[in-house]
Amino acid sequence: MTVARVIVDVPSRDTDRTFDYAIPERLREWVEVGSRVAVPFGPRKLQGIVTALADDAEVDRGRLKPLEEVLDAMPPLSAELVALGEWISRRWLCPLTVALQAMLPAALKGRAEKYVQQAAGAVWSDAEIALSGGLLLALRKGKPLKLATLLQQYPDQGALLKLWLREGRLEERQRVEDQVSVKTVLTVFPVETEHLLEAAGAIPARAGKQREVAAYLAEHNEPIPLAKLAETLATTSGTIRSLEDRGLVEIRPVTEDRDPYADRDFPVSSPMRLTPKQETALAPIREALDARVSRTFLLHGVTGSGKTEIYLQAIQRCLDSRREAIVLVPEISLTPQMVERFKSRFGARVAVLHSRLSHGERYDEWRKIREGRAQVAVGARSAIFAPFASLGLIVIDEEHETSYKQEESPKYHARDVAIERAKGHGAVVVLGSATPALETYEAAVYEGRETKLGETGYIALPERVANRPLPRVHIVDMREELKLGNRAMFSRMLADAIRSRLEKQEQMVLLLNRRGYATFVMCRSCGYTAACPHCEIALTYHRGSQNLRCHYCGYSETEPKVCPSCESPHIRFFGTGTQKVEEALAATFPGIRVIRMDVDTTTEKGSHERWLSEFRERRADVLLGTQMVAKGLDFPYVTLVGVLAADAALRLPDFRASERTFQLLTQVAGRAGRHELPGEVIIQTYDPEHESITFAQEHDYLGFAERALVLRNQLGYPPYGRLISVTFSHESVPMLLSIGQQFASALRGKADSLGIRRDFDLGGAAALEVLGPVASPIARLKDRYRFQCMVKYRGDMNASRLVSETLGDLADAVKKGGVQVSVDVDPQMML
Ligand SMILES: Nc1ncnc2c1ncn2[C@@H]1O[C@H](COP(=O)(O)OP(=O)(O)OP(=O)(O)O)[C@@H](O)[C@H]1O
Ligand SMILES: [Zn+2]
Ligand SMILES: [Zn+2]
Repeated sequence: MTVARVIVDVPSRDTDRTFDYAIPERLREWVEVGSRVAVPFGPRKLQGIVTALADDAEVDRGRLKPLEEVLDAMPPLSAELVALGEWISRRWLCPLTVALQAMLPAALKGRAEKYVQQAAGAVWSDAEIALSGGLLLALRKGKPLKLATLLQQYPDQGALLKLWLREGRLEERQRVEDQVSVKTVLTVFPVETEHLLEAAGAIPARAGKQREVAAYLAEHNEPIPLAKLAETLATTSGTIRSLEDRGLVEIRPVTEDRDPYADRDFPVSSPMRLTPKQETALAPIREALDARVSRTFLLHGVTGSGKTEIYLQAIQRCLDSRREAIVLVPEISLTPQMVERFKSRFGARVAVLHSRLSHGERYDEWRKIREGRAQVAVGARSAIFAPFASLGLIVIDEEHETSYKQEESPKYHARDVAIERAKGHGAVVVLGSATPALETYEAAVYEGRETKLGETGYIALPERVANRPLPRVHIVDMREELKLGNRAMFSRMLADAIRSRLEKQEQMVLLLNRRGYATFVMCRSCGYTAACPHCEIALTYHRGSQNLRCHYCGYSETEPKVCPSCESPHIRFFGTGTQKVEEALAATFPGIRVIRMDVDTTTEKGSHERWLSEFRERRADVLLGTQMVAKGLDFPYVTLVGVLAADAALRLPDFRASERTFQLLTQVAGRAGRHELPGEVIIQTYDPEHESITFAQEHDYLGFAERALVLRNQLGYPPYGRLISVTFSHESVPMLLSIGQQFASALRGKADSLGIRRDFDLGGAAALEVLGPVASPIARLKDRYRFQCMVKYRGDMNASRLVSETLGDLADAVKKGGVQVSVDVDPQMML
């Protein structure tokens, strides 16, 4: 192959195609699909990724420019990942380079020079040294040498270099200008150990310290870090370097993997004996693993039903067949207990990838995977791109979590990527949750129906391990409290419950759902909130114009002064922060020990872990926080969970608001009474009849899902219809309106010409509707106004392509006007 097709790393419409380059002779050995390369591009030098190799160029051969460099000895992406990137760019309408770059660890994105050096303890035969034509001699001086230089100076040794790199006798390093990547430790290697003692004797007496060091090395006869040796023998590195001059030792940098969990001991755990229910749940997963067929399962197990043990045993099965596994967890720093459980079971075979690691740490973990030293990757969303070669299993824990959707481009959803990736590997996907996303549930339960997820098997675990009961859930009507003159944050019931826990020295979790405040109007006397008559979503308050608006269709009404439902004047903004609650707790319950966990107290690295272990050691009575306290935590002494205002999330201008609220309440309720002590949950609300709340009270997911799906179907929302949101932003509103209207009418025209109907009301026929343009829920961001169009469609059509073509037709106008466009296919957050 003499031609490389390259996607350059410039994310624009014009460069979103491959460019051909000639592969110079000296690089033939090195260029593969997935290689990162440097190429000339006009007057510039750009980085790019090779997406295909060919013998023929698409343009005149003579005019092909040559590739300049291969940036890594081991291509960071495989052909499989490149193909996955192509799929992502089509599926979520983003430039291919954006999809490919998302798969690389950050450390590989800078302009980094690659270096090659000998691995610690590598040995070479004389024949190999001779064969290498000076290459090994150069490397044996110990210093890492630039890959690019080596390729230039030893053009005939390319194959050997590559072989030794893959064998691990040579190692690839990189120095990133502004960040350390691989950490190295200067290490002293004794040479000619048989003669070392003898040689030590020959060192002149005035260099007594050198003699001592040599004698020590002769005795221990193993590599030792320079600093440690100097410290042990109370000498200086200068003294040791003198031994190097005498040829008795070599001093070389040796990579040290920065294991972020290095200072932690994980007790070894062995597989538990599964309960019969767990056994039944694991069986179909095991069967699919053994058959090596790609299959997706929804593991729907209530909180505390032992899903994690099933994951662990499925992974074991996968590893036994010499394949690898990926485990996705929502936000890993929130779930340190999860990581512990995987580390305890699989030890060093686990690589952990998450956003709180430094670039260097992340790169080390990534290399463990790339080089086959780890077989299990545990991480947040982007761990779905872990560069494994033969995947057997992908587990997505808490699959309903919103963090699996990336909110910036590429706006992929890890669940969809997992299913696509698994197809290529014949791998099994297990989606686990106590409160599955309605889309997933619908796909799994109405079996046989092809959905966008493909066919999904349904596995239910409706009971907790050891028949521990689910906690009792009480609902407190805050309107009643107001009537009785209690204006405090805590209802009488919750206050009593807190007091009794303090007496019994048990612990509690208090959740304040803060998102969505400030933007909605609610009546504190009757719980009334305004919703759009067309879209069934909460209206959003706009301070400037003092009106209430729908962010889907643009409907608006003026702000009410008294409640339209009960005429109470107690209609007002609603809002309080965790800090205020903390103060109120201290004032109401003197001496109470509170740990507050929210974005303000957890920005520091490792702070989550610290707070949580403090709480586990019972050095606090209350864990108070936002959504983050709801997830995955398992504390034996928590017997009370309080939700201070269940309503807030219901008022987000999002058709998933009630689903999210139900999920949150069910999850947080699941934190109570997971062990011997029984648990109790108290939910405070102004809307006690709301289905999200009543079904959560009964722990009735199926009931909730059935009701919610009926509504979704009526309104054409997912999973029965699909959405694409297109957001335009600009400094000027008239410009936005004009572009937005052009887009909407052009898209409607396209749909009409294809005979696609526009109304959703009639049966299940294919339909496409364009709502808007209307101001986005976040109407202004960084001095730019934002307007959005919502494309809602149903049935068999390639709506993404219609949108992309329509935007293509408008490209000139958009560019000339300086309008920014962003497209979100299957959006998860409507903000
Ligand atoms: N087979 C078993 N025998 C005994 N104990 C078990 C078994 N399986 C799980 N457990 C225990 O039951 C508890 C709940 O299990 P686990 O945390 O796996 O549940 P889960 O379904 O993942 O919960 P959640 O969704 O709430 O995080 C844990 O303390 C776990 O150690
Ligand atoms: Zn009212
Ligand atoms: Zn509306």
